[in-house]
Amino acid sequence: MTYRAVLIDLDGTLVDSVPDLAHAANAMRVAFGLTPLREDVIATFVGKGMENLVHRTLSGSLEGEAERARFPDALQAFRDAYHVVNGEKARVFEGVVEGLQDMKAQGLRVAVVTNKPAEFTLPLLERIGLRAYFDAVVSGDSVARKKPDPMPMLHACELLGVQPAEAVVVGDSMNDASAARAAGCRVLLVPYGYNEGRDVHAIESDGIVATLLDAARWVSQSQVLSRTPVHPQA
Ligand SMILES: O=C(O)COP(=O)(O)O
Ligand SMILES: [Mg+2]
Repeated sequence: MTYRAVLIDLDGTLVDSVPDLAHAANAMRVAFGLTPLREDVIATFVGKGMENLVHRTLSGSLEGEAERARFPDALQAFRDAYHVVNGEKARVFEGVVEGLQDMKAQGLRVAVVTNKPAEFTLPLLERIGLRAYFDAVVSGDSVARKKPDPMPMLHACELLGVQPAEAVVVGDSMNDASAARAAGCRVLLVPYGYNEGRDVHAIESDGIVATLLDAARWVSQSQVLSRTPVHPQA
């Protein structure tokens, strides 16, 4: 049996959104009297949702936390700035449009599963011209828990009417791989994304694909595993 659905990550997989995220994050830092950070540093802060990005940007470190009293204003400053620039400099990665077209031609159901909040996900997809390819969109605040929790993947499968074992996740990070594994989906990773600054090759996956078109080809040539993957108990 062939796969029926593909669940695709947004930031770092479909779109290079870092120029806009960095602009908004630095506008927030400047508003707090701090110097801007380099874009490649901010790129490593992307992946665990907006609140984490604000904590990391304000503290200047991956594990850092913003002062509790400052956080609500910092979050608001980031949101205000990101609403203005979201999608302005964002670029669709090479092979994405071809990959999505190939997936649709195969009759696959396709969803976006992102940790980005819905207020930014939908305008971004519209602005970069990708919205029409997706049968479902699951954002960071669509369900109670974000990737690496499996909940967003399971919700996307429900919306698409497929079993997790019939779905392939395509992402750029450990968050995607962990969520996919825990949900019982296969997972492919692209090497050009963010992955919080770490090498994607170190992550256990079903394959590294150079582009989304390669992911579409992998899906067309692969069969659904006949047994449910076994997950060690926590
Ligand atoms: O908002 C983020 O942290 C990144 O979201 P992603 O899940 O699309 O990579
Ligand atoms: Mg990502």
